[in-house]
Amino acid sequence: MQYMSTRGRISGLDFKDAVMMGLADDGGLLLPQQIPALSRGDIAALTRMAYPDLAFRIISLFAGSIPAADLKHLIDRSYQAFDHDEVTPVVHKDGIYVLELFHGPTLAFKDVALQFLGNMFEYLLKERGAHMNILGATSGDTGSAAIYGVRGKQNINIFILHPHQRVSPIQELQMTTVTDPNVFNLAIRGTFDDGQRIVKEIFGDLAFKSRMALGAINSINWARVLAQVVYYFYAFGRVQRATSCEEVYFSVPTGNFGDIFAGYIAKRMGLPIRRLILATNENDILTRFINQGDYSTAQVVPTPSPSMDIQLASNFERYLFYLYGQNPGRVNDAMSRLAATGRLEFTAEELACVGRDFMAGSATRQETLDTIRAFHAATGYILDPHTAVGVKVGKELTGGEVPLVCLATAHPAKFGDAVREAIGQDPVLPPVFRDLDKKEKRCELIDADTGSVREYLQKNALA
Ligand SMILES: N[C@@H](CCOP(=O)(O)O)C(=O)O
Repeated sequence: MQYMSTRGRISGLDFKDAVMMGLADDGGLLLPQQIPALSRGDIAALTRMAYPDLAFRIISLFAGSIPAADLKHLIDRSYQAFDHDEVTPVVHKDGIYVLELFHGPTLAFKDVALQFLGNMFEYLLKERGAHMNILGATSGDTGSAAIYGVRGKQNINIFILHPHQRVSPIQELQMTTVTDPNVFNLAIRGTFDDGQRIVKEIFGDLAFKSRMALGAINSINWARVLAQVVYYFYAFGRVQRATSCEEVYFSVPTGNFGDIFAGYIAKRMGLPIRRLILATNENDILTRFINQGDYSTAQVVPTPSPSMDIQLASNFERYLFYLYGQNPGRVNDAMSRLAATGRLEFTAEELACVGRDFMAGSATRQETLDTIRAFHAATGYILDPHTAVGVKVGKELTGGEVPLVCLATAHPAKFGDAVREAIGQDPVLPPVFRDLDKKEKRCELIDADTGSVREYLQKNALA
């Protein structure tokens, strides 16, 4: 399997080089040159497997340059860090299937890919006798999952930018209380979009990227998306076993378009997904795109689901590549237009194509809290606010024709304030969160400016 960039000036990379490159050196995002197509029989066999075996089979299709025994070992190690035998169990509540993705060390879906990517980086660096400085941006969950994926590892330093006071208190503590010497937290005076822009600008200076040996943990790194493809297959198998269904809907709370893009790859591989339901909070640029063809940026609004307080979703470029018939020239034009005008427009024909794969809707703050309340009253189960956005939109857009699987992207205890406001009680705090506020913290507050981050990296990077 070889990898190419959405912008067309990088191609023929193997999996290892694609993982190490992160953001493509031409400013685009890396994608496999072909997506393997699976038959119904292949899918039936795969979806009967235990999670680590399924992960090995799916990831092997894209990572042929890693010897099978090594890949298997990396995957098995990654999922041993989860507190549930099934890794991503599916529970049936109130007529929907909840795919619980929060059984990893930081209690969010990001662990599924970042435990794997942390181990993969360690493996590749050892093989190359090299070191790496990871630079990433987070709106709340990626940061701690990435930190837990590499804390204490040899030859890796990690630098994470989070928007100051725009993540939940627990999310902030999960990052800033990790005081291993290789972990650096930077709170930026700005939004997640500022952080993501800074990361991309720094990666765009190729001489600096190479001199500093920069690595990416955001979903700009293909390995992140790939590891997330697996749980769509897993959930389909579990729901099919329970219902004998032919197809399912997946409802995906969406910010940076990485998780839902993994579902899109699963669909392109042949997984029978009737539609992917994209669910946004009040930061609804992606919903406006799908429903009205209006992809125009607005101010970021703080919401009870802060991990989705994003305007410019980086993986959207990967989707555009397919929407534009795999034509890098059109992607380049669109990205230049977007940078210049802050908007993109789409033809009726393109929107009809979008509609064959996606449906979309959004939830206001009040609707999110009402959904947590109603679901709790009906089932006793507490949804986190991001999952609640997906449940609200999924239920609104489907009518029981085929099972609805809602991705539960985080544990509710990460968002205690929203849960308390919705149901008048605190979610039970898992042991890993207890006394987090009493631990030593380490974090620098800096301006949301590329120069300041570069300077910080220069002083603290591994050389
Ligand atoms: N919602 C994310 C934002 C970063 O997205 P990523 O998938 O590109 O890492 C977060 O929680 O940080």
